[in-house]
This record gives sequence, structure tokens and C-alpha cells, in this order.
Amino acid sequence: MPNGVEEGMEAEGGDHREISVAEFFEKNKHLLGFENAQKSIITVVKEAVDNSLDACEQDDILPEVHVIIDEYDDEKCRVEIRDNAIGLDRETIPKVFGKLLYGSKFHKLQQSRGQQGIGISASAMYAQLTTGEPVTVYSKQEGEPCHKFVVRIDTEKNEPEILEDEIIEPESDEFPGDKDYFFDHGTTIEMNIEAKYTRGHHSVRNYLKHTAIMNPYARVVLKEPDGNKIEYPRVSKELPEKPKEIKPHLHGVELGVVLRMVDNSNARTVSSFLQKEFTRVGRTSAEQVCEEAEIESGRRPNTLDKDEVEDLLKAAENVKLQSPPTDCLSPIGEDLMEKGLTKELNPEFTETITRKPTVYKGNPFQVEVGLAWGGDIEDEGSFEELRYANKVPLLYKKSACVTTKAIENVSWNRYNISQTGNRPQGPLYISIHIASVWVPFTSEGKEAVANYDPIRKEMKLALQEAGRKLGKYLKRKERREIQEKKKRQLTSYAKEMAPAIAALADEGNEAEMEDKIQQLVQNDYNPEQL
Ligand SMILES: Nc1ncnc2c1ncn2[C@@H]1O[C@H](COP(=O)(O)OP(=O)(O)OP(=O)(O)O)[C@@H](O)[C@H]1O
Repeated sequence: MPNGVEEGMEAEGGDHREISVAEFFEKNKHLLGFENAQKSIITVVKEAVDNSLDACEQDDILPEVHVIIDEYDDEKCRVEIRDNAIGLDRETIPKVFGKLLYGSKFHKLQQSRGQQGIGISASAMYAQLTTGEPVTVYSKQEGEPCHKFVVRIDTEKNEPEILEDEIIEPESDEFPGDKDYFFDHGTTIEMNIEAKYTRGHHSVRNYLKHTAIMNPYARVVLKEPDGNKIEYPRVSKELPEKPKEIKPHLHGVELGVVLRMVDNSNARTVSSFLQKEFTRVGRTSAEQVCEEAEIESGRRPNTLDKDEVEDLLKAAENVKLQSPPTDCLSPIGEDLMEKGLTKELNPEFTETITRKPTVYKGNPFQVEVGLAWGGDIEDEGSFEELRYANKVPLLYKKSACVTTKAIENVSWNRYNISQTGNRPQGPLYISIHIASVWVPFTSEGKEAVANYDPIRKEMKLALQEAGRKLGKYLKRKERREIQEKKKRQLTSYAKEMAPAIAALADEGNEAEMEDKIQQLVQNDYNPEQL
């Protein structure tokens, strides 16, 4: 009973109390991809591997990621993920793994796999919730000691609780990384979770295979619970161009965000606020926006009220501004995409298209499409779809995803590909990638991309372009096959026709010859009967 509260009397605020974000997601873990034991293990691996790849690319490191899974009880697994990325410093480690909504990417407009600062701490929370075990982290930065932390989340406070904090010597048996693959820098995470390790479409294995296709410059190794080791090899030493950070664009930024920016900005005038805080706003366009909004451009930004900020945003719509710069994007590119598809699928034909960057709601994005046909790909009726957002495979909620809608909007039979309803058929993989500084996911679980018109349109155009090339290839192949068939038919009669043609060679004109050939065919090529 709280101090000063008599029995039968309610505390101030009655039943009401603040809920921490960790408590919220503990109760609503399904929102983050922890619906059941089968899906949860994929989510944990995905969150860790995405972070490893992000952290490698951030420092131009060719990624090496090891995923080790052991079953230790009925529906319980020990999951270990090791990477050779930049590593984390001592102060940051407990917060990354023991505090939800803590990360380095949320405030940046720059393409990355993670964006929310939830993924890995939510995985640690899931481990704690389902097995009662804390997470163990080893992290080493180049030239620094290796730190070991054992961390729990205090869900009521959404704060880390450190159970162990020590330095591990490289000679010690505890040093992460069996001596086969010692990483001088990187992070190893170990957690025990309720999990069901399966194979098939929705599995860790499939997730890693899809990851390997879109990240062919990474080497990924999976050790399955039965000891089976699968290697997804690196086939390129070339990392995609590193994305740059950009500022928001006035066409697309939301009112609440600008109100906060106004409060936090140290710009002295509205004009300089617009130029400093937004991309593609120069002196002239800033003055134009102010004039259009009928706001004095020399005023202090923090004197603007809500309605005036709204007027500024409306005015900006009528001022022509250059599209945001697109070097904040890091598409994988046509060559690397082809390498990825080829190494994992071994098809007979591949076509890849990277579209030019464009913009939705002020956010730059870029679409890439790859079609892989035949070869080792089996014809199981319908095609296989590979969906990616910022190089991360999306395995769930296919029907809610813009990629699926775009595929269904294409008339595949125009490209010699048969269709059932609006879905293409045949030994076909369709991979679609959206790269963006802010991917519009339909939920926190980041499983499907929202069906926005500009995004669907770009995807459809890329699919049509690749489809046309596949169609041409299939047409050429069909023609070649018909010719081959004709040749095979003719040559299969060569033995019978040879004596007949030889007998006819010296005789009569063409009409007579044709007549005689007809007769020959009728008489089973027997020249005696002519
Ligand atoms: N293996 C790692 N190496 C280096 N830094 C890491 C690693 N794992 C996580 N981090 C850091 O921890 C932060 C939090 O990671 P977390 O997975 O919780 O969120 P996120 O990746 O930022 O976003 P999201 O929730 O969308 O995945 C990251 O932003 C990154 O800075």
C-alpha cells in the first residue's frame, strides 16, 4: 500500500499509471514479429543480422556474419550471432540491448536496415520473457579491449540492468569467436529464447538465403541445431556506395515535425531556418515561401505559432523546389543483384533493373527489380517472390505489400509468361527491392511496405522493363526450340529419304520432283514404288 493511502481509498489518479514502452511491447510483442515460436527465432536472427550488416557497411567492412543455433530444450533455442563490424563502446552496449527505442539511426535521414531503435532490445526482451534469461554481449572495437556484458531490461523503467560488466582477454576461453575465425573487431550476442527451428518457406535458413541474394558482398554462415553448416559465400568484394545523410524536404515533412524543429533550431530568422534545416532550400526559395505565406522572412522562428507554420508548409507546396538529393540512397545495383541471384539460384536467365531515384512524400526512394528464370529454379506452378526493403528480406504479410500489388498490375502474358489470374507462372523468381531513407512500413514489425502510388508505379515500370527482356529471351528460346524440333524431325527421316532423293536427283523439273516427293512420303520413301 502506498504511503498515506488508507485502505479502501484509491491512490491519486485511481487505476491510472504511466506505461513504459518496454511494458507496452512486452504485452504486444506480436507487433514486433514475436507472434509464435517459429516466427520469433526468425525475428531474433533478422534483427541481429540486419544490425551486423548495417554496422559493417557504416565502416566499409566486408561483412562476415555467423549464426549459430542450438536446441537445448523442447521449444527452446540458444541463438548466437557474431559479426566483424565496428563493435560498440562500453557505455553504449547496455543501452542498445537493454532499452527499447534506443539507436543511432532514428534521427538520421539516411538509408539503413534499422530505423526505429527497437529491434535488438525487443529480441532481448523476448528472451527474458520466454526463458527468464538475460542477454550476453561481447563487443570489441579495433585496438580496444573486448567488453562482456550480461544485461536484463527493467521493463517498468525501460532501462538496462547490468548483471555483469567485465573485460575479456583474447587468450581467455570465454573470448567470443572460436579461434577459427577470430575477429579483431565486432560483436557477439547470445540469447536463449522460446523458439521452434523449422525449415521451409518461413525459416531462418530461407531468411539468410534471401539475405545472401541481396547482400552478395557478405559472407554468412549458419550452423543449424543438428550441426549442419551452411555457407552463403561472398561473391563480390565490392560494397555498394555508402549512403549520405540528408535533411528533410519541405514537400513531405509533417507539421508536428516542423513545430519541433522550430523549437530546437538556433536559426535567427525564418528565412535562415528554412535554408539551414531543409534540403534544397536556397535564399531565393526561402524568401518565396515566406512571401507566399505572408510571413516576414526576418522574424525569429520561435515566434511562429502553429497556424503560421502550417501556412509556411502550404506555401512551400506552391514554390518549385528541386527534388531532394539522392546520394542518401544505397541501391545494390544491377551487377551485384545479378551476382546475388545467380549464386543462390543458378538460373538460365537473369535480368536486373535499377530505376532512377524518385520521391514519395518528400522521401527519396529507388526501386530495383530482378527476374531469374529456369536453370535450377523448379517450375512449381506459381512464381516465387523475393521482397526487400533496404536490402532486408520481408518474409511475411506478402498480400499487404506494395510489391505484390505491383506484380499483379503487370500483364505478364504480354511477355510470353503464362498467368493464372494476375499472377505469373513458371520457373520464375521475382525480386523487388525498395531503397529509401524512410521505408513506409505498414507496422512496427516492418513486414510489408505500404501501397503508395509513386512506389507501386516505379515497381511496375521496373517489372515491365525486366519483363520485356525476359519475354524476348523466352520468344527467342521458343523459336530456337521450334527450329530444333523441325531439324530433329527432318534428320530422323534422313536414313529413309537419302536413297529416295539420290534416286530423284537427276530427274525432271521441280513440279515433277515435288510430286514425286509427295508420292515418296505417301509410299514411305520407297523409290521402287514410283
Ligand atoms: N552488431 C552491432 N554492431 C554495431 N552496432 C550495433 C550492433 N547492433 C546494434 N547496434 C547499434 O544499436 C542500435 C540499436 O539497434 P536496434 O536493433 O535496437 O535498432 P535499429 O537497428 O536502430 O532499428 P530497428 O528497430 O528498426 O531495427 C543501432 O542503431 C546501432 O547503432
